[in-house]
Amino acid sequence: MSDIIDQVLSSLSKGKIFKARELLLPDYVPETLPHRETQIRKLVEIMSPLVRSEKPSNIFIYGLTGTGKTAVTKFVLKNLHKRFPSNFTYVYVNTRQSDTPYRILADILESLNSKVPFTGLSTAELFRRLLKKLNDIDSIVVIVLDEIDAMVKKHGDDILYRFTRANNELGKSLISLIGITNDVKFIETLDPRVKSSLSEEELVFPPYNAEELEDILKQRAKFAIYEEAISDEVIRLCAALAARDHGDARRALDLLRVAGEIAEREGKDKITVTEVEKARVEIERDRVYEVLSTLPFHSKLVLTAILKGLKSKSTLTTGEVYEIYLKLANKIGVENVTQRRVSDILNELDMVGIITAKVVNRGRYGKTKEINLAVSEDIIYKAIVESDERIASLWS
Ligand SMILES: Nc1ncnc2c1ncn2[C@@H]1O[C@H](COP(=O)(O)OP(=O)(O)OP(=O)(O)O)[C@@H](O)[C@H]1O
Repeated sequence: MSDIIDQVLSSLSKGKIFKARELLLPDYVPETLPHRETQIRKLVEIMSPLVRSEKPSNIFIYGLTGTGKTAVTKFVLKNLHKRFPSNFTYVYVNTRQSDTPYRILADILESLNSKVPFTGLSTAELFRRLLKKLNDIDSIVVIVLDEIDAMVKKHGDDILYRFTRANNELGKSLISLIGITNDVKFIETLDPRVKSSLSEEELVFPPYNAEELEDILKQRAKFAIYEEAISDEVIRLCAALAARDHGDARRALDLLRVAGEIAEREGKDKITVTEVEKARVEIERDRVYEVLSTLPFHSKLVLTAILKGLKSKSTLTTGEVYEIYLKLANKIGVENVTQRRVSDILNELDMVGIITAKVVNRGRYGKTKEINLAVSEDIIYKAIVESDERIASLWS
């Protein structure tokens, strides 16, 4: 058996596709960012007071996902810091990963070399420690809060308010904020005082078009993939697929990387359109799995009801789904939600593309919805059973 392991490992190590696969990973910040010259220039201009050790305006950056907001921000700060290392410090926090006010403050303190216990202190205490730390280091600190909508949606904008007021409490201007979001409407939901303070300056990142994505991919592929292992046709296809929804560079890079991984796994020496097509299916499957496994419990229970109901019928009505749902809720002893809520859940599942709920007119019986699956039964089953023990118990 260990022969098989050796065979797989040696075929991987002798890969003919990647020179440096890690250069295609999402967190890698490349040395050149084609088609972002305008945004880089504008950000450097806004940040330019740092050259005189003065605090830049707060800035709010928005644009759809994969438009280079994070890459450009990190690129600009890294390069400014290289040139003026003693003028400022910067801290980057992804608030989707560190998604509580406690974690965010702890991350910032740790980046500034302060030790923080994992729990146990109040956020007010952490904030007090942060102000003290800032007073001690007495230099400008640029705080980047990436994906801030994620944290604010869960915990409100209180922490942002405190950040925007911190300079008053410090008695001097030391904190400069960069807020990043891909939810364009997010800024409108903020407290007006936070909104005006955070968006002293604004920077918009438009989506890339297919040609721009081609340039980006070529640039990234040059260092990551052997020249003989890739063709213009493959690059063009990855760019075109990623430009179809909106010009998302992350999606384009993922397609290329996963296509390369598939080619390498299959012992090929070249990426072709076949591997790109396989990569598209694999990525879509992962996305659907992710959406399904993070659904709230009652949505998973409604999906279980649909899967069970469709075993004996080719389509279901809302009422039929609700009846099966009630039986299942009863079976595992959880309190059920109302039929109206189940109807809303069905609409939500329809909107994210997991089911189709078509309104049909049944004459004098009124209107109902015909419920069907829009993705494969296998993946729904796998995702909801693997992510929830109570749902799994309904299938054993
Ligand atoms: N102009 C570019 N040149 C090269 N790579 C790019 C460019 N723009 C984006 N990328 C790459 O695409 C990926 C996504 O970019 P980035 O994370 O900056 O997007 P984002 O706008 O912050 O998206 P999100 O809102 O989803 O975080 C990263 O791997 C980044 O390096």
